[in-house]
Amino acid sequence: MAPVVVADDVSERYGDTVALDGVSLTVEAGEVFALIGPNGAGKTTLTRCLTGTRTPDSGRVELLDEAPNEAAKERLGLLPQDFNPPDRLSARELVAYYAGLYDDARDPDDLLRTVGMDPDIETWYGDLSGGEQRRTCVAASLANDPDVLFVDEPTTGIDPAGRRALWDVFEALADRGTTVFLTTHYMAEAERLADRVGLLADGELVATGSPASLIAEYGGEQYVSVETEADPAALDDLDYDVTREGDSLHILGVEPTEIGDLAAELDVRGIDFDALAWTEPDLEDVYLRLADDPTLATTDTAGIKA
Ligand SMILES: Nc1ncnc2c1ncn2[C@@H]1O[C@H](COP(=O)(O)OP(=O)(O)OP(=O)(O)O)[C@@H](O)[C@H]1O
Repeated sequence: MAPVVVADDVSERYGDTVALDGVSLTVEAGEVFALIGPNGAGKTTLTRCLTGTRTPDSGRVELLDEAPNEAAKERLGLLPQDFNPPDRLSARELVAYYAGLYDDARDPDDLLRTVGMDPDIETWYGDLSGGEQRRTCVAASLANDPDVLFVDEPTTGIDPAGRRALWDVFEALADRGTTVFLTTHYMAEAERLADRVGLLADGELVATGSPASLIAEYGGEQYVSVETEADPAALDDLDYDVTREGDSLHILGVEPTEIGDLAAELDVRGIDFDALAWTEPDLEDVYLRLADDPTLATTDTAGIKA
């Protein structure tokens, strides 16, 4: 099956600023792809190129087998980062406006309920809270029940419960086969929603893979953190590497089943501690490592699904 989204060696600059530098990736039908990376890495620029809002300086971009500008609009949903709808419409009027652009649209009230908004509230869009505005915009982007949905930082400004509610919305879409391309600064969001994650740094896609594979490759070791004043040298003879991180010693590579023995060993050695916690690496660890030093990345940078 042909991929739904293709970027092949895409480069784009704004004046002297290189925003994208030879980015290649594909997204398959029904896949959820999350693009992560530091501020200014090029995420919005890539989203714009993939959706036809910008034409890249070089490289090939395809959306649903067409140049993005030619792709069937009724099959696409787009929530730009800087979406700025008219202020003096209620949420219902706004979503109804976007639904009215399509022959076959979802019910605006249902859409608003789906994103946790009461459709009967008559407050103007401009007077809604930032999180309510963003939820309304997510509802508007779903008006045509798109096959491919691009959402640029969809949950920014939304409270934790609301964010989780929107994750449920995106998960339900993915379960129905909607292809979702999302950018986010929330690693938990990418980890929960994405089949594959791509990390952009300085306009280059430095690593792609499933959250689990990226964590396994770049997340580092699981560790026990022990809040203590003890010197790492006091544990030199253990089978673990030990480092000091702020108030704590990090004892690397400890399996969950070994925690009890380790705590007992600290006791035997007379090492006082205020807290002990086991931590396994997550996508945030991957992000922090690779965004800090992209040269550590060794995976397939083409972003082509194996
Ligand atoms: N219209 C523009 N004119 C000039 N430079 C721009 C323009 N848009 C983006 N840039 C620059 O291009 C680079 C990539 O920006 P982009 O918005 O794509 O990054 P981003 O990864 O989406 O960032 P953020 O996480 O902050 O939203 C940045 O250095 C930015 O300053």
